[in-house]
Amino acid sequence: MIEVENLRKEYGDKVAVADLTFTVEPGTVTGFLGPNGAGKSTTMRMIAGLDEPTSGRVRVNGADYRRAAAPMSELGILLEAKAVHTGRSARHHLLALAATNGIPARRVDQVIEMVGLGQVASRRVGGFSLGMGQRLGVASALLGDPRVVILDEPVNGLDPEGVLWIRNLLKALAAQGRTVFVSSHLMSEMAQTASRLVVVGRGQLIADTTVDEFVSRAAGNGVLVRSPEAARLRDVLLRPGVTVTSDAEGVLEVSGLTAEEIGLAAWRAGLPLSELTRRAASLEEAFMQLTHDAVEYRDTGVTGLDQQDAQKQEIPA
Ligand SMILES: Nc1ncnc2c1ncn2[C@@H]1O[C@H](COP(=O)(O)OP(=O)(O)OP(=O)(O)O)[C@@H](O)[C@H]1O
Repeated sequence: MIEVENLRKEYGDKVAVADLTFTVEPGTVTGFLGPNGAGKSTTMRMIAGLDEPTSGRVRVNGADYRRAAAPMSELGILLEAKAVHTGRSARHHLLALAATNGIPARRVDQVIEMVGLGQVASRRVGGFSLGMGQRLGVASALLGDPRVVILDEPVNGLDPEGVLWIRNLLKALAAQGRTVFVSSHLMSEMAQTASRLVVVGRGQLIADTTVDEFVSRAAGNGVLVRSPEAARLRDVLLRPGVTVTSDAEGVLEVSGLTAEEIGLAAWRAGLPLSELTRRAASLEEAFMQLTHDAVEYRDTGVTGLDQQDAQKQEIPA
Protein backbone atom coordinates (compact mmCIF):
# COMPACT_ATOMS: atom_id res chain seq x y z
CA MET A 1 0.00 0.00 0.00
CA ILE A 2 1.13 3.56 -0.70
CA GLU A 3 -0.14 6.34 1.56
CA VAL A 4 0.48 9.91 0.45
CA GLU A 5 -0.44 12.59 2.97
CA ASN A 6 -0.41 16.34 2.31
CA LEU A 7 2.56 15.85 0.02
CA ARG A 8 4.04 19.06 -1.35
CA LYS A 9 7.01 19.89 -3.52
CA GLU A 10 8.15 23.38 -4.40
CA TYR A 11 10.94 24.29 -6.79
CA GLY A 12 11.59 27.93 -5.94
CA ASP A 13 8.30 29.72 -6.70
CA LYS A 14 6.99 26.76 -8.64
CA VAL A 15 4.60 24.44 -6.77
CA ALA A 16 5.06 21.11 -8.57
CA VAL A 17 2.92 19.11 -6.10
CA ALA A 18 0.38 20.88 -3.91
CA ASP A 19 -0.67 19.04 -0.76
CA LEU A 20 -1.65 15.77 -2.37
CA THR A 21 -3.40 13.13 -0.29
CA PHE A 22 -4.36 9.70 -1.65
CA THR A 23 -3.92 5.99 -0.98
CA VAL A 24 -3.00 3.30 -3.49
CA GLU A 25 -4.37 -0.07 -2.40
CA PRO A 26 -2.88 -3.50 -3.06
CA GLY A 27 -4.53 -6.02 -5.39
CA THR A 28 -5.47 -3.63 -8.21
CA VAL A 29 -3.71 -1.62 -10.88
CA THR A 30 -4.06 2.10 -10.11
CA GLY A 31 -3.45 4.50 -12.97
CA PHE A 32 -1.83 7.88 -12.34
CA LEU A 33 -3.08 10.44 -14.86
CA GLY A 34 -2.65 14.13 -15.40
CA PRO A 35 -1.76 16.61 -18.13
CA ASN A 36 1.90 17.35 -18.85
CA GLY A 37 3.62 18.98 -15.92
CA ALA A 38 0.86 17.97 -13.49
CA GLY A 39 3.37 16.59 -11.00
CA LYS A 40 3.16 12.84 -11.62
CA SER A 41 6.88 12.14 -11.97
CA THR A 42 7.69 14.38 -9.01
CA THR A 43 5.11 12.54 -6.87
CA MET A 44 6.45 9.15 -7.94
CA ARG A 45 10.01 10.22 -7.17
CA MET A 46 8.97 11.40 -3.71
CA ILE A 47 7.17 8.10 -3.03
CA ALA A 48 10.37 6.28 -3.96
CA GLY A 49 12.45 8.55 -1.74
CA LEU A 50 14.39 9.95 -4.71
CA ASP A 51 13.17 13.50 -4.08
CA GLU A 52 12.71 15.12 -0.69
CA PRO A 53 9.19 16.57 -0.14
CA THR A 54 8.92 20.21 0.89
CA SER A 55 6.28 19.00 3.35
CA GLY A 56 3.92 16.08 3.93
CA ARG A 57 4.75 12.43 4.07
CA VAL A 58 4.68 9.12 2.26
CA ARG A 59 4.37 5.64 3.69
CA VAL A 60 5.05 2.50 1.69
CA ASN A 61 3.61 -0.63 3.30
CA GLY A 62 2.97 1.39 6.45
CA ALA A 63 6.53 2.60 6.96
CA ASP A 64 9.13 5.05 5.76
CA TYR A 65 10.52 3.28 2.71
CA ARG A 66 13.98 4.83 3.01
CA ARG A 67 14.46 3.17 6.39
CA ALA A 68 13.40 -0.30 5.13
CA ALA A 69 15.88 -3.10 5.85
CA ALA A 70 15.39 -4.56 2.35
CA PRO A 71 14.11 -1.65 0.23
CA MET A 72 14.01 -3.57 -3.06
CA SER A 73 11.55 -6.07 -1.59
CA GLU A 74 9.27 -3.23 -0.46
CA LEU A 75 9.23 -1.12 -3.62
CA GLY A 76 10.33 -1.54 -7.22
CA ILE A 77 10.36 1.51 -9.47
CA LEU A 78 10.68 2.08 -13.20
CA LEU A 79 11.26 5.72 -14.00
CA GLU A 80 10.71 7.28 -17.42
CA ALA A 81 12.73 5.47 -20.09
CA LYS A 82 16.26 6.67 -20.53
CA ALA A 83 18.91 5.14 -22.70
CA VAL A 84 21.29 3.12 -20.55
CA HIS A 85 24.82 3.52 -21.87
CA THR A 86 26.75 0.69 -20.43
CA GLY A 87 29.13 -1.88 -21.77
CA ARG A 88 27.74 -4.45 -19.33
CA SER A 89 25.44 -7.23 -20.40
CA ALA A 90 21.86 -7.20 -19.11
CA ARG A 91 22.65 -10.18 -16.90
CA HIS A 92 25.72 -8.50 -15.38
CA HIS A 93 23.81 -5.28 -14.86
CA LEU A 94 21.17 -7.19 -12.87
CA LEU A 95 23.76 -9.31 -11.05
CA ALA A 96 25.54 -6.16 -9.85
CA LEU A 97 22.23 -4.70 -8.67
CA ALA A 98 21.35 -7.97 -6.91
CA ALA A 99 24.75 -8.22 -5.21
CA THR A 100 24.55 -4.71 -3.72
CA ASN A 101 21.06 -5.44 -2.38
CA GLY A 102 21.68 -8.90 -0.93
CA ILE A 103 19.47 -10.58 -3.53
CA PRO A 104 20.47 -14.14 -4.58
CA ALA A 105 21.84 -14.53 -8.14
CA ARG A 106 19.18 -17.12 -9.05
CA ARG A 107 16.57 -14.33 -8.83
CA VAL A 108 18.37 -12.60 -11.73
CA ASP A 109 17.64 -15.51 -14.05
CA GLN A 110 14.01 -15.56 -12.88
CA VAL A 111 13.42 -11.90 -13.72
CA ILE A 112 15.27 -12.21 -17.04
CA GLU A 113 12.84 -14.96 -18.05
CA MET A 114 9.88 -13.03 -16.63
CA VAL A 115 10.55 -10.03 -18.87
CA GLY A 116 11.43 -12.08 -21.95
CA LEU A 117 15.11 -11.07 -22.23
CA GLY A 118 16.45 -14.64 -22.09
CA GLN A 119 17.79 -14.55 -25.66
CA VAL A 120 19.68 -11.28 -25.23
CA ALA A 121 20.73 -11.37 -21.56
CA SER A 122 24.41 -11.66 -22.43
CA ARG A 123 24.33 -8.78 -24.94
CA ARG A 124 25.69 -5.33 -24.15
CA VAL A 125 22.93 -3.11 -22.71
CA GLY A 126 24.28 -0.10 -24.63
CA GLY A 127 23.04 -1.71 -27.86
CA PHE A 128 19.50 -2.38 -26.59
CA SER A 129 16.43 -0.99 -28.34
CA LEU A 130 14.08 1.22 -26.32
CA GLY A 131 11.71 -1.73 -25.84
CA MET A 132 14.50 -4.01 -24.62
CA GLY A 133 15.68 -1.24 -22.30
CA GLN A 134 12.15 -0.95 -20.88
CA ARG A 135 12.07 -4.69 -20.25
CA LEU A 136 15.42 -4.43 -18.47
CA GLY A 137 14.05 -1.55 -16.38
CA VAL A 138 11.07 -3.70 -15.41
CA ALA A 139 13.42 -6.58 -14.55
CA SER A 140 15.40 -4.24 -12.26
CA ALA A 141 12.19 -3.05 -10.59
CA LEU A 142 11.02 -6.63 -9.97
CA LEU A 143 14.39 -7.96 -8.84
CA GLY A 144 13.62 -7.66 -5.12
CA ASP A 145 10.17 -9.30 -5.54
CA PRO A 146 8.62 -6.01 -4.29
CA ARG A 147 5.19 -5.68 -2.70
CA VAL A 148 4.75 -2.27 -4.34
CA VAL A 149 5.57 -1.55 -7.99
CA ILE A 150 5.67 1.99 -9.42
CA LEU A 151 6.09 2.51 -13.15
CA ASP A 152 6.35 5.93 -14.80
CA GLU A 153 5.17 5.76 -18.43
CA PRO A 154 6.13 2.08 -18.86
CA VAL A 155 4.67 1.71 -22.37
CA ASN A 156 6.52 4.70 -23.84
CA GLY A 157 8.27 3.57 -26.99
CA LEU A 158 6.97 0.01 -26.86
CA ASP A 159 5.54 -1.77 -29.89
CA PRO A 160 2.01 -3.27 -29.66
CA GLU A 161 3.37 -6.60 -28.45
CA GLY A 162 5.36 -4.81 -25.72
CA VAL A 163 2.28 -2.79 -24.72
CA LEU A 164 0.23 -5.98 -24.39
CA TRP A 165 3.03 -7.59 -22.40
CA ILE A 166 3.15 -4.67 -19.91
CA ARG A 167 -0.64 -4.73 -19.59
CA ASN A 168 -0.72 -8.43 -18.75
CA LEU A 169 2.28 -8.15 -16.44
CA LEU A 170 0.72 -5.31 -14.42
CA LYS A 171 -2.55 -7.19 -14.08
CA ALA A 172 -0.70 -10.35 -13.00
CA LEU A 173 1.32 -8.41 -10.39
CA ALA A 174 -1.89 -6.90 -8.99
CA ALA A 175 -3.59 -10.32 -8.97
CA GLN A 176 -0.72 -11.56 -6.80
CA GLY A 177 -1.81 -8.96 -4.24
CA ARG A 178 0.85 -6.36 -5.00
CA THR A 179 0.27 -2.62 -5.14
CA VAL A 180 0.70 -1.43 -8.73
CA PHE A 181 0.84 2.31 -9.46
CA VAL A 182 1.40 3.29 -13.08
CA SER A 183 1.41 6.57 -15.01
CA SER A 184 0.62 6.79 -18.70
CA HIS A 185 -0.42 9.29 -21.34
CA LEU A 186 -2.23 6.60 -23.30
CA MET A 187 -5.80 6.78 -22.09
CA SER A 188 -7.06 3.80 -24.07
CA GLU A 189 -4.23 1.76 -22.63
CA MET A 190 -5.02 2.92 -19.10
CA ALA A 191 -8.70 2.10 -19.58
CA GLN A 192 -7.74 -1.49 -20.37
CA THR A 193 -5.17 -1.88 -17.60
CA ALA A 194 -6.19 0.09 -14.53
CA SER A 195 -9.32 -0.32 -12.44
CA ARG A 196 -8.64 2.66 -10.18
CA LEU A 197 -7.35 6.13 -11.01
CA VAL A 198 -5.57 8.96 -9.26
CA VAL A 199 -5.91 12.05 -11.47
CA VAL A 200 -3.89 15.22 -10.84
CA GLY A 201 -3.73 18.63 -12.48
CA ARG A 202 -1.31 21.44 -11.59
CA GLY A 203 -0.10 19.42 -8.63
CA GLN A 204 -3.59 19.02 -7.17
CA LEU A 205 -5.89 16.04 -6.83
CA ILE A 206 -8.72 16.01 -9.38
CA ALA A 207 -10.04 12.50 -8.76
CA ASP A 208 -9.27 9.38 -6.72
CA THR A 209 -11.82 6.88 -7.90
CA THR A 210 -12.57 3.89 -10.13
CA VAL A 211 -12.16 4.15 -13.91
CA ASP A 212 -15.91 3.53 -14.32
CA GLU A 213 -16.91 6.26 -11.89
CA PHE A 214 -14.47 8.74 -13.47
CA VAL A 215 -15.86 8.10 -16.94
CA SER A 216 -19.45 8.35 -15.69
CA ARG A 217 -18.73 11.90 -14.42
CA ALA A 218 -18.08 13.10 -17.96
CA ALA A 219 -20.73 14.53 -20.24
CA GLY A 220 -21.41 12.42 -23.30
CA ASN A 221 -22.84 9.48 -21.39
CA GLY A 222 -26.34 8.94 -22.65
CA VAL A 223 -28.58 7.07 -25.03
CA LEU A 224 -29.00 7.74 -28.72
CA VAL A 225 -32.60 7.24 -29.82
CA ARG A 226 -33.88 7.21 -33.39
CA SER A 227 -37.62 7.35 -34.00
CA PRO A 228 -39.95 8.59 -36.74
CA GLU A 229 -41.99 10.02 -33.84
CA ALA A 230 -39.04 11.74 -32.13
CA ALA A 231 -40.94 14.89 -31.15
CA ARG A 232 -43.71 12.93 -29.42
CA LEU A 233 -41.16 10.62 -27.79
CA ARG A 234 -39.31 13.64 -26.45
CA ASP A 235 -42.48 14.81 -24.65
CA VAL A 236 -42.99 11.35 -23.19
CA LEU A 237 -39.43 11.15 -21.86
CA LEU A 238 -38.98 14.67 -20.46
CA ARG A 239 -39.17 14.91 -16.68
CA PRO A 240 -36.98 16.40 -13.93
CA GLY A 241 -33.46 14.96 -14.13
CA VAL A 242 -33.79 13.96 -17.77
CA THR A 243 -32.16 15.90 -20.61
CA VAL A 244 -33.20 15.41 -24.23
CA THR A 245 -31.33 17.13 -27.04
CA SER A 246 -31.63 16.76 -30.78
CA ASP A 247 -29.14 17.70 -33.49
CA ALA A 248 -30.86 15.95 -36.37
CA GLU A 249 -34.42 15.17 -37.33
CA GLY A 250 -35.64 11.93 -35.86
CA VAL A 251 -32.67 11.60 -33.51
CA LEU A 252 -32.62 12.25 -29.74
CA GLU A 253 -29.73 12.25 -27.28
CA VAL A 254 -31.10 11.33 -23.88
CA SER A 255 -29.31 11.48 -20.56
CA GLY A 256 -30.76 10.62 -17.17
CA LEU A 257 -32.57 7.47 -18.38
CA THR A 258 -31.28 4.00 -19.24
CA ALA A 259 -31.88 2.43 -22.65
CA GLU A 260 -34.27 -0.01 -20.94
CA GLU A 261 -36.33 2.83 -19.41
CA ILE A 262 -36.54 4.63 -22.76
CA GLY A 263 -37.55 1.45 -24.59
CA LEU A 264 -40.28 0.75 -22.03
CA ALA A 265 -41.58 4.34 -22.10
CA ALA A 266 -41.76 4.26 -25.92
CA TRP A 267 -43.57 0.92 -25.91
CA ARG A 268 -46.11 2.16 -23.32
CA ALA A 269 -46.78 5.26 -25.43
CA GLY A 270 -47.09 3.18 -28.60
CA LEU A 271 -44.21 5.05 -30.30
CA PRO A 272 -41.92 3.21 -32.73
CA LEU A 273 -38.14 3.09 -32.25
CA SER A 274 -35.63 2.43 -35.00
CA GLU A 275 -32.48 2.70 -32.86
CA LEU A 276 -31.61 2.66 -29.17
CA THR A 277 -27.86 2.87 -28.50
CA ARG A 278 -26.13 3.38 -25.18
CA ARG A 279 -23.22 5.81 -25.57
CA ALA A 280 -20.42 6.01 -23.02
CA ALA A 281 -17.75 8.68 -22.93
CA SER A 282 -14.29 7.23 -23.35
CA LEU A 283 -11.67 7.64 -20.65
CA GLU A 284 -9.94 10.04 -23.02
CA GLU A 285 -13.08 12.22 -23.33
CA ALA A 286 -13.57 12.15 -19.56
CA PHE A 287 -9.92 13.05 -18.99
CA MET A 288 -10.07 15.94 -21.45
CA GLN A 289 -13.21 17.37 -19.88
CA LEU A 290 -12.24 16.92 -16.27
CA THR A 291 -8.65 18.14 -16.52
CA HIS A 292 -9.44 20.96 -18.94
CA ASP A 293 -8.76 23.74 -16.46
CA ALA A 294 -5.60 22.10 -15.20
CA VAL A 295 -3.67 21.90 -18.46
CA GLU A 296 -0.46 23.81 -17.94
CA TYR A 297 0.84 24.12 -21.48
CA ARG A 298 -1.99 25.07 -23.75
CA ASP A 299 -2.09 27.07 -26.95
CA THR A 300 -5.39 28.56 -27.94
CA GLY A 301 -7.25 26.08 -30.04
CA VAL A 302 -5.44 23.04 -28.72
CA THR A 303 -7.89 20.45 -27.53
CA GLY A 304 -6.50 17.07 -28.44
CA LEU A 305 -4.22 14.86 -26.38
CA ASP A 306 -2.04 14.29 -29.40
CA GLN A 307 -1.45 18.00 -29.62
CA GLN A 308 -0.62 18.14 -25.92
CA ASP A 309 1.86 15.38 -26.49
CA ALA A 310 3.33 17.31 -29.39
CA GLN A 311 3.69 20.32 -27.13
CA LYS A 312 5.39 18.19 -24.52
CA GLN A 313 8.21 17.59 -26.96
CA GLU A 314 8.66 21.31 -27.40
CA ILE A 315 9.08 21.93 -23.70
CA PRO A 316 12.72 21.91 -22.69
CA ALA A 317 13.50 19.10 -20.24
N1 LIG B 1 13.93 19.77 -10.86
C1 LIG B 1 12.98 20.64 -11.14
N2 LIG B 1 13.18 21.95 -11.05
C2 LIG B 1 12.23 22.86 -11.33
N3 LIG B 1 10.98 22.52 -11.72
C3 LIG B 1 10.69 21.22 -11.83
C4 LIG B 1 11.66 20.21 -11.55
N4 LIG B 1 11.07 19.00 -11.75
C5 LIG B 1 9.80 19.27 -12.14
N5 LIG B 1 9.57 20.58 -12.20
C6 LIG B 1 8.31 21.24 -12.56
O1 LIG B 1 7.30 20.71 -11.74
C7 LIG B 1 6.10 20.47 -12.49
C8 LIG B 1 5.71 19.01 -12.39
O2 LIG B 1 6.61 18.22 -13.16
P1 LIG B 1 6.48 16.66 -13.32
O3 LIG B 1 7.61 16.20 -14.19
O4 LIG B 1 6.36 16.02 -11.98
O5 LIG B 1 5.12 16.52 -14.08
P2 LIG B 1 4.50 15.25 -14.84
O6 LIG B 1 3.07 15.21 -14.46
O7 LIG B 1 5.30 14.05 -14.59
O8 LIG B 1 4.63 15.73 -16.35
P3 LIG B 1 4.84 14.90 -17.69
O9 LIG B 1 3.58 14.17 -17.93
O10 LIG B 1 5.07 15.98 -18.68
O11 LIG B 1 6.05 14.01 -17.49
C9 LIG B 1 6.39 20.94 -13.90
O12 LIG B 1 5.91 22.26 -14.06
C10 LIG B 1 7.90 20.90 -13.99
O13 LIG B 1 8.36 21.85 -14.91
